[in-house]
Amino acid sequence: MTDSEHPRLILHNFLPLHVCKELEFIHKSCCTVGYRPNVFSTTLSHLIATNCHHFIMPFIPIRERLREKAEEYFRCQYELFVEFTGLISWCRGASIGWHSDDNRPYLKQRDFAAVCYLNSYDADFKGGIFHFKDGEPADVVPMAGDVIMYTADDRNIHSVDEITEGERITLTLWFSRDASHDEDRKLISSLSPALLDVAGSKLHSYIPVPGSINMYWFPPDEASSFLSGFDIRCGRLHVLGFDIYPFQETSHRSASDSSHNLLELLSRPLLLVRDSKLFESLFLNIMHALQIVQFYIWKFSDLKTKVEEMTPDATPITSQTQTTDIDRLKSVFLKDLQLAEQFFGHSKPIKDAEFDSVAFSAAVLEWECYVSKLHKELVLHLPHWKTNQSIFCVPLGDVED
Ligand SMILES: O=C(O)CCC(=O)C(=O)O
Ligand SMILES: [Fe+2]
Repeated sequence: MTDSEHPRLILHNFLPLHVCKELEFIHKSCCTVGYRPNVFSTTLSHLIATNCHHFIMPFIPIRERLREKAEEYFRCQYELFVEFTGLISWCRGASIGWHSDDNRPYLKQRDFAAVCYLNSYDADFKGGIFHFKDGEPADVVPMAGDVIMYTADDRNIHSVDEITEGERITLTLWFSRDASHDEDRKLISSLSPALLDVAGSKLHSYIPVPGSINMYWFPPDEASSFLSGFDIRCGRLHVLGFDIYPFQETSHRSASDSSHNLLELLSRPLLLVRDSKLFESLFLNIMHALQIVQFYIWKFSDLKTKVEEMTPDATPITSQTQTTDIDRLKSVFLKDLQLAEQFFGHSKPIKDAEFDSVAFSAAVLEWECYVSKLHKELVLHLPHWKTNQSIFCVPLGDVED
């Protein structure tokens, strides 16, 4: 170890960029309002709880590599367990002062931290530089693919500068030597019923099921509830140029219904609108729609090469009632439109000239292939995980599409 007073490790290009992009897609599709101001998070247990259990698959090889690296580098004479895995993003205004990661009685089990940067300072966000209080290196400029590991105790007191622009995304893990804090066991026990339910109904096995609306509502302050702020899923769709249109007629509801009731529409079937055109694809809820839009952004260059044979399925909006309905709902879901744009608007919004509605139709189909493949992989892994009470990569050969 180079510096035994401050045991830490910086790994450049540890995660391939395509893995960073895949995790970014998962986060931007599934995240909830986080535990600190202007922070958003996606935990593995949340993925399981929202019928997105298949999205834990891309995490498995990374968790394994990071755990092995930590055991090796910190010369652990004991086995390490993953205590927590989460995607975390920080938007404008988020920061953290000097602290160690085990600095609360309920965090004492944390022995080591691994922070993987999924996007880059300057290109994707401004601010957000990481600092160690003592020892070398003193500063870490986040770059996609790089990882920092450090002991969670007070030998590695650190801070992160305030984000001034954009969204800074990390995959953060903590490791513990205490088996009673093993995340795997908890995940396996919550996974089993989730997958059994699906086997029972079969229907909609990969369609996300949103959590309660307050998990997705960004409040600028604690007290404001749904009177100010915005729904983060609508916010993410908005910065990419999409509005939503409920499948069910809503005009008759307008006078009597409260905002809260209208927010329930986000958990029901809806259509997407862009550039005064209504797409014919029906989405079963807002998370389903958001996932496909984020998938389109992630896979855009591959999709473009696959679409020659298809015809776009979007119809121009001509009725004034529809336009009024769309605007009215937008004002309920995005009370603070400017704040949504400040948080999420930085990264490459699609210009109308660049938007390809044919590729978008292809995304609807390709998304299904992608999630069903992950789902099959998960189903094949689960019996091995249950037997071992541990989540790991099982060499199974290629899973058929
Ligand atoms: O994201 C980072 O660079 C570090 C975050 C951090 O210090 C924490 O979550 O405890
Ligand atoms: Fe920390």
